[in-house]
Amino acid sequence: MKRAILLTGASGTVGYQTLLQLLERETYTITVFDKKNEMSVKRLSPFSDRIEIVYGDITNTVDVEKIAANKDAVIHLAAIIPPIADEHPELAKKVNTEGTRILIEQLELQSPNTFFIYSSSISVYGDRLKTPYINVGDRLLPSKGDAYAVTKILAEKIIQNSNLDWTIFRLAAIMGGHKMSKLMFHQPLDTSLEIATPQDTARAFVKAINKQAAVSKRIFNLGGGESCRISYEGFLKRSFKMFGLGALNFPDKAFAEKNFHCGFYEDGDTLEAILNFRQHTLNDYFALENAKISPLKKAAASVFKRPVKWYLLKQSEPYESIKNDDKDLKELFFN
Ligand SMILES: O=c1ccn([C@@H]2O[C@H](COP(=O)(O)OP(=O)(O)O[C@H]3O[C@H](CO)[C@H](O)[C@H](O)[C@H]3O)[C@@H](O)[C@H]2O)c(=O)[nH]1
Repeated sequence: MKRAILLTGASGTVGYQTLLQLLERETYTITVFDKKNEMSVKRLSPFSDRIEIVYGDITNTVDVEKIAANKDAVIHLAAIIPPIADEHPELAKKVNTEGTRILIEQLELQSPNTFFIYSSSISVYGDRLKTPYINVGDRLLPSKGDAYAVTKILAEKIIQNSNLDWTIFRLAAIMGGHKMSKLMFHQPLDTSLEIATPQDTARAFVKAINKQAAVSKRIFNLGGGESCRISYEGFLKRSFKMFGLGALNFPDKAFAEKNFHCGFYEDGDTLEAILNFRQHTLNDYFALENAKISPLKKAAASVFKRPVKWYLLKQSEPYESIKNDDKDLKELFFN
């Protein structure tokens, strides 16, 4: 008998890689659940003869009822992430926390023996600029105003209090596939950054299905490990060079000095020892990303690097807060 897997958020950055890796295995019957939009239809419909695709709203009990029956394992990735979560905190709470609650309730009713695998986030630890080595037992102290982190902490609690078997992975900085946004300037340049690629992250989720006993009722930090560590400044410098944008020459105060998250997962090897999910180093990440940029795009970026950087700087809220002498925001971003 094939095992029945439910994957929510299957068209997302991590979700899509997870789907591809689930499909590589013949042993699963796969149901995906996602919001219907251009991206999800484009990414999911090519697999319509191999998987069950259900479009719906994770915050709508009637929609969730339809997907909860007879599932052996659930990988729950559907969420609103920053920057949208920062702009619409109420929506993030509804989707990330209440959506998780509804899914759990329906699974408790219809698939009480399912194994629930959840993606939380490094943001739950808050600002770790001065104490960058993070362990899973550390205090959960989201950065000021980080509504997204709060939604993830509350969802973790709902899962831990449920009658299901579960595991929770707190994801490090997942790099690859996300668009550049104003978040770029929220992160202090001296942040200790550990990345993981979407492919490696997905591998952990997929491998967890067969390692239920080892990961059951435990929370893990998921990161790429030592070979995926760098400072945020170093990461941006390499990225700018790769995109053809030249030096990272933004004015003083373009980047925040505090109140973001990220760090190095001191205990990250615990999950690796169980799942053996890591295949990519930081160099692999840059090679993968570099392969996606056409030489034409690179050449264009090189020619237009000044206006591109001007445009980027305009997105910097820390820089704006100085220009506008906005006391509250200055206090949020600067020491
Ligand atoms: O109401 C919604 C909102 C979003 N989604 C889906 O959720 C997925 C989110 O994908 P993103 O690319 O936006 O997010 P990531 O894959 O980068 O996020 C992953 O990593 C994050 C932590 O880094 C979070 O933990 C998140 O739950 C997990 O999917 C998408 O398929 C999106 O369509 C829904 O199904 N319903």
